[in-house]
This record gives sequence, structure tokens and C-alpha cells, in this order.
Amino acid sequence: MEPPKEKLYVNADDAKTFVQAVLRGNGVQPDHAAIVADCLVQADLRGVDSHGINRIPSYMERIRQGVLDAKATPTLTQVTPVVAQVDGKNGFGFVAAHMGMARAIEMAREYGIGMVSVKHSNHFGMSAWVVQQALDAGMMSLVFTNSSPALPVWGGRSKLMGVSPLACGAPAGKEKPFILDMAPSVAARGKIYKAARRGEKIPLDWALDAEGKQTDDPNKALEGVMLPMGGPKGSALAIMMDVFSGVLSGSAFAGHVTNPYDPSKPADVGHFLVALKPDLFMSLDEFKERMDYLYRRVVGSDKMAGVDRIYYPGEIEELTREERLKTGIPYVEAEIQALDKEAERVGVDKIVVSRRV
Ligand SMILES: NC(=O)c1ccc[n+]([C@@H]2O[C@H](COP(=O)([O-])OP(=O)(O)OC[C@H]3O[C@@H](n4cnc5c(N)ncnc54)[C@H](O)[C@@H]3O)[C@@H](O)[C@H]2O)c1
Ligand SMILES: O=C(O)C[C@H](O)C(=O)O
Repeated sequence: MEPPKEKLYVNADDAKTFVQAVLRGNGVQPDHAAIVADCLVQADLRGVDSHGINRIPSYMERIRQGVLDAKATPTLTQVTPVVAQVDGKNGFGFVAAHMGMARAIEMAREYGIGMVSVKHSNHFGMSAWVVQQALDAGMMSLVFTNSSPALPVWGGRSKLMGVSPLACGAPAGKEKPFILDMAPSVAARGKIYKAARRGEKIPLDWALDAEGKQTDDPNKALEGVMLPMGGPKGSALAIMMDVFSGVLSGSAFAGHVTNPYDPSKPADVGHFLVALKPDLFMSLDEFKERMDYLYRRVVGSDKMAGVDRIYYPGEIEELTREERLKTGIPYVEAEIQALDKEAERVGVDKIVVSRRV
């Protein structure tokens, strides 16, 4: 399998315009289309191409099969002054989580903390966009979701838990904010889908094939299981995401969430979102100074042999974002063709490729 060499570059604004048009063509209301497009393009800009606009064909298939409601409007119920619940009504996870984090931020502004449980939702892609939503409002955050079975529990051999990401963030002053966004597996399953799309191999420690053997073939890996990061600890984190996102919310859990690529039934994903005001225990300036000091201590740490630079969590993605805002986002021909097929189906313009390299 030779990876395709040519990269097709698309500017972020053109990618957003394209995604919005396809979504509106599939019956999604304009303000919801804008949220979904922004979250997907943010992922591609940050180099999280596993969770960017290439997810559009699978989401549209779910709409066509009637298992994702393009026209759903989530509802919000206030439970206590600092706790709310969103019912995603089986619409886009991006829209339900965006509404949930917006409410969590409002509660945190008033009371210091806001917690929102989201039920009957769908895949919301890269968790870091929700963390960024909180950071844009000056808030710290916790962002949990569950997802479809991909990972055996420690000692088990079949898929049970999702590779459900744990994300959190905290603002800084002059330095970069802290953004941790990690699946409890060695790598997100989306990276395997991406390798399959691009005809690339995967590292041997990511997954096992259906016979339980190591494989570098992404298609064989998708038939097998993902491997947890950190052994039993990764498995435990996946269970933790299910407790907070699935059990607590009233959504599916314990292996009953549907895969975003399976258009046979609703996904019933749950999310758990917390916004926290950073100046609860000291002034905001002092908090930010302390965050800046932490950043400098981390990136200024003594380096291991062979390491050129130490990065802060979220920093590589931020540097990629800065670069891609200038260069455009690189895709491969097969990905652009799959996206253009979605445009053709609803009679909107193809995606604008600015250059091929
Ligand atoms: N919605 C879902 O159901 C779902 C499920 C799984 C994963 N995902 C998404 O997949 C994406 C990728 O997940 P992943 O676990 O493969 O991420 P990853 O392994 O690429 O990164 C995990 C974390 O480690 C940090 N990091 C990575 N390399 C670093 C380095 N050299 N120095 C310092 N920090 C570093 C990153 O900034 C990030 O915060 C995430 O955005 C996640 O939200 C979504
Ligand atoms: O795509 C999935 O199956 C879930 C998640 O987005 C992942 O990358 O693992």
C-alpha cells in the first residue's frame, strides 16, 4: 500500500462554506450547520484530521437512513442553579454539546461552576472544540463523552467500551492555554479510519486484528479491537467516561452506543460538561501568572536525549492551526472526491481546492 503523495489544499473558510452548504442541503438549519462546520474545520485546522470534515459522508448517510435527525432542536432543563440537562433529541452532537457548554458557561459566570449532562446525542468529533468554547469565555472546563464499543476492558478480548475521550482546559495569560484531549486508547479509532481512507499503514501498537494479532493494516484493525493506553488505566478511564456520560445522563452505556459509521440505528451518545471560573480562589491575574509559570516550567524542563523541544498539551495542535490558517488544510484526492459526492447529492457547489502539491 503506497500512501498517496499529492495533497489538495483547502482554505478553512472555503471548507466551512462547503460543509454548511452540504448540511443545509440535507435539511440542517443554518445556525446548526454553522456550528457543525466550525467544529469540524477547527479539528482539521488543529491537525486532528481524524475528526474533521471527512466525517461528513458518514454523518450524511446517517441522516439519509433516518437515524440522525437533521432537524432536531435540543432542549434544556435547569435541574439546580448550577446543573442543567440537555436532551439532544438525536440531532448533531455538536449542536447539543455547544448548547450545553454555553449554558455551563453562563452558570459558571454567575455561580463559579456550571455542570451540564447531555443525553440522546450523537458523535461530537474532536472534544477540544468544546474546551475551546469554554476558553473563549475565559473558563476552565471538563469535557467527557462516551462512544461506541471499540476497546476491550482490561483482561477482556471483545469490544465493550468506547474509545471515549477525556478533555479539559485552562486559560493562561501570555502563554498557551492548557488543552488536554485524549482517547483512553493508544490512538483514537478515527486515526485508523483516516489511515484506511489514505491508504496508509498504522503503528503495530494501536490495535489487534480479528484473530487478536498485531496489525499495521487499518482495515484489519477495524475488524479487531483498539488497545487501551496505559494498560488497565486506559480501560478504567474508558469506563469512567461511560459512568459520567452514559450512566449519569440516561443515555446508552455499557457497550450500547452505536458507531458513527453504522447507519442502522440512533447512537444515543451522552456527554458530561463542566465550566469552572478560574478566579474562584485568587485574582484572575494571579491565576494566569501561575498558569504561565507552569507552562514555562513544563516546556523549559531538561530534555531527554534525542528530544529537540518539549510541548505543552494542546501546543502541537495550536502550532498546526497557525500553520494551516496560512497554508490551507491538506487532504487527499479520495477524501475530496467523497466530499464532492455529498455536494452532488444535494446539488451544491463542490469544495474549492486552492492548490495541489
Ligand atoms: N467523539 C468521540 O467519540 C471521540 C472518540 C475518540 C477520540 N476522539 C477525538 O480524537 C482526537 C485524537 O485523540 P488521541 O487520543 O488520538 O489524541 P493524541 O494522542 O493525538 O493526543 C492526546 C493529547 O496529548 C497531547 N500530546 C500529543 N503529543 C504530544 C507531545 N509530543 N507533547 C505534549 N503533548 C502531546 C495532545 O495535545 C493531546 O492533548 C481527540 O480530539 C479526541 O477528542 C473523539
Ligand atoms: O469514530 C469513532 O468510532 C469514535 C471516535 O471518533 C474515535 O475516533 O475513536
